[in-house]
Amino acid sequence: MTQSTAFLDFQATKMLHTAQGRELLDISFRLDQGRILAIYGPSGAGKTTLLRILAGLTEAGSGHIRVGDDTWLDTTRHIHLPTRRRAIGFVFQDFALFPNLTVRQQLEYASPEKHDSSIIAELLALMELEALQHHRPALLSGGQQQRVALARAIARRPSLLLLDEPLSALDEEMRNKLQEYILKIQQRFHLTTILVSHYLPEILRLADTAIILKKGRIVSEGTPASLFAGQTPPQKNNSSFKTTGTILRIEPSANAFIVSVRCADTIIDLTLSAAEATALNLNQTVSVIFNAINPKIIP
Ligand SMILES: Nc1ncnc2c1ncn2[C@@H]1O[C@H](COP(=O)(O)OP(=O)(O)OP(=O)(O)O)[C@@H](O)[C@H]1O
Repeated sequence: MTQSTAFLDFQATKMLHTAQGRELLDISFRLDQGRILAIYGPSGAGKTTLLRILAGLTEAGSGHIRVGDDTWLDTTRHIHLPTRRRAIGFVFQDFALFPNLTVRQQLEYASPEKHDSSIIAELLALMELEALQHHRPALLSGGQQQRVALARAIARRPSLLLLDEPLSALDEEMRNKLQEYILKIQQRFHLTTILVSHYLPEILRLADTAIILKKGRIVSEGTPASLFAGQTPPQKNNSSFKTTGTILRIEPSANAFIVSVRCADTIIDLTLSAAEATALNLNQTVSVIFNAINPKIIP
């Protein structure tokens, strides 16, 4: 996030109505073209509201949004572009595909270049959807549907790609595969992307930069590795590294244990087996090893 001519310049306020009463969301940041920014923070921090303000789905109280040479929002000049005039691709966790359209038709519907099928062919190939192109969503797995949702978002040729927990409904293996597709897309299209995620390995693997939100405000920003582990960043796409932390909580959940570890400024929740969790104690200092898929804990 540079301070001069950034591709995306965002500043907005919005009064939030939360269970704890009214809270002012007040956020500003800049993002360079082609970068992936991750937004992390506890439930209710305002992550989805931030994406919705960007998309024009929620009205900001005040602020401005500039994307390249375009102004999407400027409350002092009464500019508020409707969603359909903002060049965004949006992917939510629940796919939101049209049930009656085939995979190919979903992409064709989204593409502004109706007479040029080359982008559709390229996306079907890139996302390995060629064999499924004449299927409707009901016949596809969750991971396949999410690949279609991603391809459809890119078929719009957006200036900004907004990903709101896009992988959270998927199992670990699917999630890992989808991350590879997101990286492939990034290498090919260099889209400026904002990713809301609760999942640190995903942020470490995909994002160039990150923001931690709490109660509608940015409390920290920087590279994912510096924010979440107090370390110098590893090579992008090779996010395996080790940090240390203190165990705050060990609690049984459905078939496993949730262990919360404080690392630098952040609390990281890990899901461990009973055998792994019983070897640990509260307040114990442990090492946490992040790799692309699963953080591991070493007593
Ligand atoms: N349009 C709105 N006007 C006022 N308050 C809102 C509006 N939309 C959401 N809120 C409130 O703002 C708070 C933040 O909601 P938001 O969905 O942005 O949080 P979040 O960080 O995305 O949470 P989660 O991780 O649970 O999805 C919530 O308390 C919500 O009730």
